[in-house]
Amino acid sequence: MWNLTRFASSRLSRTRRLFSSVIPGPCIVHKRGTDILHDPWFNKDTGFPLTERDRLGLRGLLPPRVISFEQQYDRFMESYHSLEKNTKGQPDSFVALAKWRILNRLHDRNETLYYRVLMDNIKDFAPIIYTPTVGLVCQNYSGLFRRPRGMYFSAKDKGEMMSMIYNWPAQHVDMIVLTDGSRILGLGDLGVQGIGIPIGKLDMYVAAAGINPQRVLPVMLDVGTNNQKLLEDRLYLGLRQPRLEGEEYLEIVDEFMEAVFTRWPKAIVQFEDFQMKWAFETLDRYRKKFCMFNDDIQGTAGVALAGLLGTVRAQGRTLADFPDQKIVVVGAGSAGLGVLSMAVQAVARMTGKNETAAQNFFLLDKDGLITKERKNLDPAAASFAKDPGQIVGLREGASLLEVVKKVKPDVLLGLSGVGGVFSEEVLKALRESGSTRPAIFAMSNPTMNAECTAADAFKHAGENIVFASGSPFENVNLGNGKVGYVNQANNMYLFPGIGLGSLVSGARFITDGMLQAAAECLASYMTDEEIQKGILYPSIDSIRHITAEVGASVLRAAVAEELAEGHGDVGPKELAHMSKEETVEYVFRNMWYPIYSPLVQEK
Ligand SMILES: NC(=O)C1=CN([C@@H]2O[C@H](COP(=O)(O)OP(=O)(O)OC[C@H]3O[C@@H](n4cnc5c(N)ncnc54)[C@H](O)[C@@H]3O)[C@@H](O)[C@H]2O)C=CC1
Ligand SMILES: CC(=O)C(=O)O
Ligand SMILES: [Mg+2]
Repeated sequence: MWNLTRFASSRLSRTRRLFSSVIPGPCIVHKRGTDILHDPWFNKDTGFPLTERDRLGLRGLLPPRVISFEQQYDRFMESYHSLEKNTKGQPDSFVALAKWRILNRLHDRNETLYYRVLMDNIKDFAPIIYTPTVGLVCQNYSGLFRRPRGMYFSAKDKGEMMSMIYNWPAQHVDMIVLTDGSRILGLGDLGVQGIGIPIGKLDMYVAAAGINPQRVLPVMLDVGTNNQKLLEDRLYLGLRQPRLEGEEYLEIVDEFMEAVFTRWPKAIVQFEDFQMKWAFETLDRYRKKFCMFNDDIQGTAGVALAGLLGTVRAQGRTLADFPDQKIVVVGAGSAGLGVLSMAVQAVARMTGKNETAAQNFFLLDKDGLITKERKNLDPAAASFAKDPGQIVGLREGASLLEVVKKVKPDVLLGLSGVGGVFSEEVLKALRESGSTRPAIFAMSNPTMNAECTAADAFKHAGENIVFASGSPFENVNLGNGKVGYVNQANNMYLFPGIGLGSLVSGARFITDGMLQAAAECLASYMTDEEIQKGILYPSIDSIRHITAEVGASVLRAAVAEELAEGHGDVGPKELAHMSKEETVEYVFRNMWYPIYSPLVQEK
């Protein structure tokens, strides 16, 4: 099943070696017969051995022949490939949803097989269960809904959450991804339909971080929606009311957080796709109280910083030159501001100067360049606002084209959520960049919201650029055997390791130091040879290995900050005595691997 020839890199072979020795331990079930067949956590379909069928009251409930896991896997992949063949020529969205449906049906039926298929084919399947298709799924969620997944807490549940949380069937929960649906990718307010995002993120947690799928919980906090179209849609499944605001809103989130940490004090909560005001406010409110982080602000920042440091290396410079890079950030939302704060912190550390750390960064939002003259300047953006006197020829609200022409940036980084804002003119203006190898990060999701396509970037800005996008694009054929390499600058490279490292260290909180360790680990993962080719991030095929390394870095940072309380029977002292290699092995050992375990019934 686990075919070595599929994997070229030695990093992957190492990952494989670590998992080849997995011997499935017994799994306790508290049910029998059809209840097991209908429970995707335990179901093995036709794969139940005869002895197990006898023990669990399954005899006669399945066709007599036992089919091996490998045969089941091959059968699924055959159906998937015939679906690909049969839908050729159909519109992209039709094909994408058909692929999502076939995977979702397997997810609903047999989680072990689903996650194995997902892990082994992550490069092909991540774009279906994650961005970009997950965006389409959220947009069509009410129509696609067949059975629930995760939990829904609504404004109508106020006062009930502490008891509701006990409705979740699992005894233990390690990882929760929570959204209020207010800013789903670049698609805006999708209300309750945003649940697709926590589901997709947690699928990545299982595939990349090996979090046991019985211990993950996707959550939708439905506080209403301001999306008029959804409010008028008779099939809409969420509350038909405008979003709660102010204290009323915060009371709901507070109640949810208290309920979660009362039942599962060691769980980790990832906030995802909250509109900016609540993203910052909730991060501030909870980060010193609970073990939580905001992926859009903090996960994205680390991935972008790793890419920015890679860009300096790709230009043939040393990391010490990072403070000299002129970087234009387009989008002053939760993601853009998160990236800028982390980049500024990095410059301040390198130069030892706080006051001048932001001088080479330029920030734009929908109203153009942000300067101190901006009316109603958002306090979160204030420290990045330019002093108009400082920048000759650039006024408040200058357009992106004007800024690019004047600043001649080394890097253009988009987190605006607006497809195509890196227009042909803007990209052509980047040819005048002071850099020998300018970089374009079109990080908005899903694909149609990317600031530019990969093909346009190489066509208009030149073949020597470095390119990264939030959703995947194919590499670009530049002719004469040359390839324009496309990187995927997506927080998927970090959030699984941040969550896993925090979990297995038993961290009390998630600090800036732990996040910085995660970013540095990703930045140093790539070899000079890869970087020279314009490859800034590892292949997603090695996501488990990257995640283990990132997780171990996060763990070591938690230990260094004396925040690690230990996990299971590994205490804080043992964690503190582990060597670097031992922390990586320890993180690997804690990863769940999809394999059928013998089921043992307990009444
Ligand atoms: N690649 C990745 O890992 C990640 C990508 N993202 C993407 O980033 C985008 C933004 O996310 P958030 O910051 O949370 O959203 P947000 O809504 O908080 O911020 C969007 C910002 O873009 C600005 N903007 C809108 N139109 C613009 C225009 N025409 N020109 C310049 N700026 C414009 C807005 O003024 C605002 O400052 C989304 O598409 C999201 O999918 C977010 C997190 C991670
Ligand atoms: C990737 C991600 O978290 C976003 O686009 O919001
Ligand atoms: Mg997000």
